[in-house]
Amino acid sequence: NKAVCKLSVSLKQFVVHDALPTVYYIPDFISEDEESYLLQQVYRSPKTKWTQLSGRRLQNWGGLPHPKGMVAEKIPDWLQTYCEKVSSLGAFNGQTANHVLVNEYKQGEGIMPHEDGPLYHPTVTTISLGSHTLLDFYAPVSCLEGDAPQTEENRYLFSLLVKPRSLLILQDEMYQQLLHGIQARAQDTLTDKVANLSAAGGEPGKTLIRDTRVSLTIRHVPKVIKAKLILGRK
Ligand SMILES: O=C(O)CCC(=O)C(=O)O
Ligand SMILES: [Fe+2]
Repeated sequence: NKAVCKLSVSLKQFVVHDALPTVYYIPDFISEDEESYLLQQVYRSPKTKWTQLSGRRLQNWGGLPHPKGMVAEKIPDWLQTYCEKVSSLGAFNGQTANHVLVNEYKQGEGIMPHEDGPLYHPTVTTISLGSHTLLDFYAPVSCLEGDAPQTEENRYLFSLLVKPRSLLILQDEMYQQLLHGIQARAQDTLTDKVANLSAAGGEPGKTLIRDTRVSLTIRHVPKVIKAKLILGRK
């Protein structure tokens, strides 16, 4: 775990230099028309496709990732297009994304700091629709030394501003070693803790009011199995 802790410290320094090694932020990755189209498709999906969680709801497309392998389900064309578009950037080492999570956050909602786990290729790509948000990054609990209480505040490292229509790509240590989350807030005040402030066109001190944000988290699940094989699982 020591290497992880060192890494967090060095990432802290990168914040100041506005240059994180494995973060790519692409503003206006999609057009306003594409954004409206995607939102329309998300809200046109059957009600049963939504899972309500505390503080957000989500749609899962492509199958449920499982340690024994994901039974792949066809991704609808309106999402498949973007799986291919993102994959063609080389985000998944030549593989094509086969899994999409659609998260919806109403104003004031968020997601607790977490790791995405080992079932995915260590790259996460996110298209934001409808609103900006701040994605916050945290050091793992094991990295705090001495008597410092392991509060969220003490583990907080920096944030990334994601604007609507942007694509965010996180790879390697950014993805594997740090926790990420979104504070349940109705508005965000930009500070120098926002590592991509200039790339995202933000101004320090400015307050951005959140609206409903829908995010498309596009990933590659390497381990896929045929439906037949699952019969033996239970
Ligand atoms: O909405 C986002 O950008 C983050 C979603 C996320 O972290 C997740 O679904 O695991
Ligand atoms: Fe996540």
